[in-house]
Amino acid sequence: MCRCLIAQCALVLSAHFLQRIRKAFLKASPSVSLPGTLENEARRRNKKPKMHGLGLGLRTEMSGRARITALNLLRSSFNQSRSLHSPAFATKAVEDISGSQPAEVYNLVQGNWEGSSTWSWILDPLNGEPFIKVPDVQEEGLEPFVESLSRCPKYGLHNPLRAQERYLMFGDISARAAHMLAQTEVSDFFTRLIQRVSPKSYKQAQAEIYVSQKFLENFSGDQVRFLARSFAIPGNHLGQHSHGFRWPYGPVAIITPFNFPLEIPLLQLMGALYMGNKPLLKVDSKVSIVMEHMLHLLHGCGLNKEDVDFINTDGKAMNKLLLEANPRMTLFTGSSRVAEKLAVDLKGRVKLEDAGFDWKILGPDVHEVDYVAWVCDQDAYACSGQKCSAQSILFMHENWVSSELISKMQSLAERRKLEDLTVGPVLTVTTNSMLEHVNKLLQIPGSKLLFGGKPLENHSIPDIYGAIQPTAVFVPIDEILKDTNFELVTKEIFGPFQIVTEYKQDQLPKVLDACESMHAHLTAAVVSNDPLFLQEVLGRSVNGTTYAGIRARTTGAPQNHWFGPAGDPRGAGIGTPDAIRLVWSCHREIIYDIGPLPKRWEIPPST
Ligand SMILES: NC(=O)c1ccc[n+]([C@@H]2O[C@H](COP(=O)([O-])OP(=O)(O)OC[C@H]3O[C@@H](n4cnc5c(N)ncnc54)[C@H](O)[C@@H]3O)[C@@H](O)[C@H]2O)c1
Repeated sequence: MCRCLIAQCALVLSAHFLQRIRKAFLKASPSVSLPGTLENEARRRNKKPKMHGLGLGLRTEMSGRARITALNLLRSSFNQSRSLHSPAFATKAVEDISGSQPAEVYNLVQGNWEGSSTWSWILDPLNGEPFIKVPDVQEEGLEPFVESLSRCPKYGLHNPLRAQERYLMFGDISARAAHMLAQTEVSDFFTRLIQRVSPKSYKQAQAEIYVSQKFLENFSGDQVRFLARSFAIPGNHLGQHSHGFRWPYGPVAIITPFNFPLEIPLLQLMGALYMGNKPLLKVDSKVSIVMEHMLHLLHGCGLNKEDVDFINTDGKAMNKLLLEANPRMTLFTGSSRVAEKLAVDLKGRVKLEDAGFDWKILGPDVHEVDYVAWVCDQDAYACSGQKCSAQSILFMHENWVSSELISKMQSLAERRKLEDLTVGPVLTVTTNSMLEHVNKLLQIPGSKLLFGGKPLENHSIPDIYGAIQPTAVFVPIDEILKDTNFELVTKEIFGPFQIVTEYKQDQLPKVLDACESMHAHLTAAVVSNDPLFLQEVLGRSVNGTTYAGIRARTTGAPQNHWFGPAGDPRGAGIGTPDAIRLVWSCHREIIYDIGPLPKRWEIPPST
C-alpha cells in the first residue's frame, strides 16, 4: 500500500519533471523537435521533414549540436518517467513503435548521446512503414568518432599492469547486467524488441537474451581478471623470469550484422571491454535500436559512458571511418564479401566471423528419425534460415532414403507460419532472388523441388525484403561436384532454404571432397553414433564448430562452447574465455632481468 503510494508520487513527480524539461527545451530552442515528435513538430508548423530516398528508406535533415545537451537531459528524464512501466532504460514501449509513433536511435560518442545531420528510416519488416529513425552519419560527420578512438592509447584503458581495478569493475557490471536480464520484464522487453526488428519466433528471440544473460553471469565477480591470467617462466639466472601477459589492442572496432541484434554485439563488446580495449561499435542500423537500449542498461549497471562509442552509419562511411581512425583491431561479423574487403583495407588487422555454408552429414545408422527430422527443420528454417550456422546442405546416407525423414521434414516445415514468426521476412535477400536461385538449381539434371519453393501469401512484408516458404531442393551428389554447378549449389542463401542430397556407402569420399572444396568452414553436424564413421568424417574436415552424434545440429551458439570458423588464421570466436582472449588480446612477454650481476663480472670478448 505504502509502496504503491510512493510509486504514484514518483510517477507524478517524474512526469512533472519531464514536462518542465520539455518546456525549457522548447523555449531554449523553439525550432527543434523532441525525440519521437519530429513529425508532430513539423505538422504543427505545416512543414514536412525533409526526406530523400536512401537504401532502405528515407533521410531527414535535423538541426545541429546545440540541441544535444538538452536532448541528453531529456532522454535521461524520459527514462526516469518510464521506469514504472517499462524497464528504466527503455526509451519507448515496444508495442508503441510503429509508423505512427516511430522510435529514434542515437549515436554515442565521447560520452554523449547525439543525433546526426542526416537520418535514415528503417522500414517495419512486417508492413513496410517507416518506424525507426536512425542517424546516418555521413563521411563529413566522422571526425568525433575518429577523435574519440584516437584518445585511447595502444596499451588500452586497462591492462595487467595498469588500472587493474577496471577488471573488477567489469566483473561487477556483468553481475548487475546479468541480474537485470534475468528479470522477466527486462527479458521480455528485449525479446519483443528483437522480434520487431529482426522478426523471429518469441522462443528464438528469447534465446538471445538467455545466452547473453548466462554469458554475463559467467564473467561476473573475479572472472574478468581471470581472463587476463598471465604466466611466468624461470629465467637463466638470478633475477630473470619471463612473464606472458594478455595485452589489449587499445582502440578497436566491432561491426555486426542484423540477424542477432543483441547476442553478437553484446558478447563481442563485453569481451573487448574486459580485456582493456576501447571499442567503437557499429551494428546494422536495421536492428541497432536493440543495442542502443542495451547500452542504456549497461550504463545503469556502471559502464562509463566514455568507454564505448556507438555509431549508426552505412557500410561505405564505416569503411572510411576505419581507414581514418585506424583501430588496432577490427572484429567483423557479416558476409564474406565485406570481410575480404576489410581484411585488405585494414592490412590484416582483423578477426572475421563471416559467411556460413553449413553442412550436415547423416551417417549409416538410422535411428531417432523424428528427432533428426525436427533438428533438421530447426537448423534449416528457424529464424527463417537467417543464422550463419543454418543448415545449408544435408548429405543423407542411402540408408536414410527409405526412412520417412524427408516427409517428416516437410510436415514440420509446413507447420511454420507468419503469425508466430516461425517463418517470416528475410532481410537481405528478396523473394525474387531466392526463387530465381531455386529455378537455376532446378535446371541441374536430376534435381527436384522437395517442398516449398513458393512465395509466402497474405502478408504485407515490403518488396525490399524476402518472403518464401521453407524450401528444400534435391541435387544429385555427382552433379554437385561438377565445376559448372559447385559454386551455384554452395552459394549461401540467407533465408529459409537448403539443398538435400544422398550418397551411397562408397561415395563418402565424394561427400568429404565437397566439404573440403567449400570456402566457409563455420559449423557442421555429423549425425551418427557410429564411432568409426565419426572418426572418418571428423578427421577429414575442418569446420570450427562441429556437432557429432545422433543429436548433432548445425545451429546453436550458446555461451558454453566456442563458436567460430576454423581453417583461417583470421577466424574469430565468440562466447567463451578462449574466444575472448584470442579475439580481444594479444600476447606480450615481459622478461624481468633485475640482477644482481655475478660477483667479479667482467666485460667478455665481443661476439
Ligand atoms: N560467422 C558468424 O558468426 C556470423 C554471424 C552472423 C552472420 N554472419 C554472416 O553475415 C551475413 C549476413 O549479414 P549481412 O548480409 O547483413 O552482412 P553484411 O556483410 O552486408 O553486413 C554486416 C555489417 O557490416 C557492415 N558493412 C557493410 N559493408 C561494410 C564496409 N565496407 N565496411 C564496414 N562495414 C560494413 C554492415 O552495415 C553491417 O553492419 C551472412 O553471410 C552470415 O553468414 C556470420
